[in-house]
Amino acid sequence: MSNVVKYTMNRLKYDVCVIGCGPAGFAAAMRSYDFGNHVCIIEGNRIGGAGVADGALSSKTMWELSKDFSIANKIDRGYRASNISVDYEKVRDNVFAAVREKEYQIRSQIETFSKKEGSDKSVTLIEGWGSFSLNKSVLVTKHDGEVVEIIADNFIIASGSHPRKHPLLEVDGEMIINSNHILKLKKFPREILIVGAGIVGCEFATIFAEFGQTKVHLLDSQERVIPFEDNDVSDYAAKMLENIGVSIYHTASLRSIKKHDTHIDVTLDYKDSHTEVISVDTILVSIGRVPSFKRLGLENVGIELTQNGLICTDEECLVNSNIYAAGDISGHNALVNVAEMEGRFAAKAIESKIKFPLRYRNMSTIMFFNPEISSVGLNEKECQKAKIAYKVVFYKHALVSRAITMRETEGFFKMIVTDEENPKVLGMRAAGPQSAASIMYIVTLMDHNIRLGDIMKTVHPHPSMTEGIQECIRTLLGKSIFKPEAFPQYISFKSWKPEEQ
Ligand SMILES: Cc1cc2nc3c(=O)[nH]c(=O)nc-3n(C[C@H](O)[C@H](O)[C@H](O)COP(=O)(O)OP(=O)(O)OC[C@H]3O[C@@H](n4cnc5c(N)ncnc54)[C@H](O)[C@@H]3O)c2cc1C
Ligand SMILES: NC(=O)c1ccc[n+]([C@@H]2O[C@H](COP(=O)([O-])OP(=O)(O)OC[C@H]3O[C@@H](n4cnc5c(N)ncnc54)[C@H](O)[C@@H]3O)[C@@H](O)[C@H]2O)c1
Repeated sequence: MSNVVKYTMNRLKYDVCVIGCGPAGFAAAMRSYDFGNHVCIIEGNRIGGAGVADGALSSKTMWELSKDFSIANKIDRGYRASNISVDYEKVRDNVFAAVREKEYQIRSQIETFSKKEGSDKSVTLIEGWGSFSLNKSVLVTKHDGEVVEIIADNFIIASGSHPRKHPLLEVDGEMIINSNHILKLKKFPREILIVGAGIVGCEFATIFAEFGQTKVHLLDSQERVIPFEDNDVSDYAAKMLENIGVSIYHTASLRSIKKHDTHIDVTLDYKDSHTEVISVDTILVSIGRVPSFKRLGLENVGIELTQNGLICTDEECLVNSNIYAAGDISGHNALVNVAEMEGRFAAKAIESKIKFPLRYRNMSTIMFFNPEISSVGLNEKECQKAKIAYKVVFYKHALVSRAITMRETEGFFKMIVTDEENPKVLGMRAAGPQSAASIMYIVTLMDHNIRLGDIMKTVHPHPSMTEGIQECIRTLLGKSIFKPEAFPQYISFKSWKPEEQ
């Protein structure tokens, strides 16, 4: 690969230029480095993107802290802590510390590999906003106003996404906020209205309710929270939110707001045509995210957006000639693991080193409710839409010994498998402690096309949460220790065939 060539003070040549240092861009840059390239990575804001600050890592740190706080407040375990208090500024300091740790790791790795005299591969961070020019270079406007021109053999766009705007709610960053402003709040809101009960909305509803300092109202234009999941899973999530004091408005819509110095009056219209006015001091807008392409100068390199405002990529993340795209900008599931997978894939595609295609099917996710809900693969709605015959078992944690020892039996495992004698797993949902760790075992089965009958020999440790999964599999094969007939309230089982509908 060619070396970095310096034409003038502000014109630099690299093998690969990555725009955006979020999870997609950083993963792409490091994989390109593995292949022996000189890589430049451009970041206009904070390194780590929404994977770290104002996103995945910061919100998960808050979630962990809020969970600890609510556990410390429990009074049903034989101990009772007294005089527990919580201070928003100190919580924020902890979240800032977590964010700094991750940002330092990313920055110090880039520093370690940045171009040194004689190095045959490198990764260099250029801080500023990158935009394609008409001659297919990228112009980076640094924060001090200096402009640097980057010439590269290949480009990877990894510019991510930002919160969608609400037509009635103008974000001011103080009273009306989006997920970028959570850590700018100076104290816990007294009363918050969260508009949008998708993942971001439900996670912050959980966090604020668990800290117990804020009355949380959750409003969505759909009938259910996390509406893309099966009704039993979204109903469970709603029940868990209500258990911690969140008021969910399933049938209301936002008519108008009136801002005052200290509060906002919100007028809600209900489907039965009555109207209610609630008073809150903060509104969080969380109605989805949209790709960030405004500063990229895509028109200069002939990239047109799809009707949905997305960059169109082929199966190798290629947009056109030598420009690739990865992460939230590509419009696939907006997740850190998807962004990293696509970033790494784009780097491999540049080298023509693709060994297996991109696969989104078995991507696992965790939704941070109380308790966490993990998922992989298809749900019932998706199977029915695709007309796939299936069997499904719902196994409550009330029967799982480890959950009983934790005094935490509200969760469940739900496993969906093909309607065959020796079935394969189509998808799984798990709610409760350790759900993400437990589900990974199923992800591996799915990835390797292993059938349920082939894993019956595997004996799980006791007491462990995965014994619940073992019993799901045994139930599906008619071999469980606890039987659905004896515990219909804890184990349910059904099958679905397209022709029966
Ligand atoms: C509140 C919240 C919580 C989340 N929690 C989770 C979670 O628990 N698990 C999970 O998997 N996912 C989670 N996500 C989603 C996840 O953060 C995103 O899917 C992921 O960060 C996308 O990575 P990306 O690299 O594509 O984009 P981003 O992370 O958005 O990074 C893109 C970067 O590009 C930079 N950039 C943009 N344009 C330019 C330009 N022209 N020049 C230079 N730089 C530019 C941006 O400043 C940004 O730093 C969460 C998101 C939010 C908002
Ligand atoms: N734990 C995780 O993996 C995690 C956590 C946070 C975010 N994310 C990612 O970030 C993405 C964005 O999250 P999000 O929650 O902002 O979006 P989302 O698409 O998940 O949810 C948006 C919600 O807003 C509702 N909505 C849309 N317009 C509305 C309106 N005008 N009024 C009221 N409600 C309205 C929708 O019905 C939907 O329920 C997610 O798709 C997810 O991939 C992942």
